[in-house]
Amino acid sequence: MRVGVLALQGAVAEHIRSIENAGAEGIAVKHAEQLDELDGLIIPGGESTTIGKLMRKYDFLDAIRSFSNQGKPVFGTCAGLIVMAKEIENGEEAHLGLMDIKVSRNAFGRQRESFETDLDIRGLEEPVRAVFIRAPLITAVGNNVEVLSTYNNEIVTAREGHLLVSSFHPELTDDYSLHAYFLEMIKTNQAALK
Ligand SMILES: NC(=O)CC[C@H](N)C(=O)O
Repeated sequence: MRVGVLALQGAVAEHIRSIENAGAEGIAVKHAEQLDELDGLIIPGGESTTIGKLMRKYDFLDAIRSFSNQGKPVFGTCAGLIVMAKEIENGEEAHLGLMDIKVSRNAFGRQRESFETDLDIRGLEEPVRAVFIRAPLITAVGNNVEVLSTYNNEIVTAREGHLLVSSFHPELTDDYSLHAYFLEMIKTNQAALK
């Protein structure tokens, strides 16, 4: 199984390490043509405005939309979540607009700019160590979106079919369970496509 990590800006090497520890091949994706060789794609955290600009510049927008339209799994973490959302609060224009969620950027405020916690995630047996850094929140979800975890009653992990998002950074710890969950989504997807 080959999983790409969009390598325009942000936490790329850390995601590749987590994918490999979860048991698949991790590939840094710098050109849209590389998507053809992948079974799944991770869009990392970083700065969503920057990632959005670079996706436009390097022709990733339509390429990633078509990757997703083929039913191939996409996982966005933190800024990656923001660029996958159909709606961004404060009137910012959506980037990929893949997932039926509304997000609020930097939603934890200055006092809680970054923190760690253990989160229960639906579908995972053990709580996951979650690192939040200037994290976004999901403030509304469409009918087909399943909420997988909340923190203080706010949505921080969600799934819509082959799309997965987390507000936090699962790649900054030695806990690979959310990456393993994503690999399972890819396997299920491959079985369904056969
Ligand atoms: N850790 C992150 O990815 C932060 C996201 C960043 N605050 C943004 O709005 O894009």
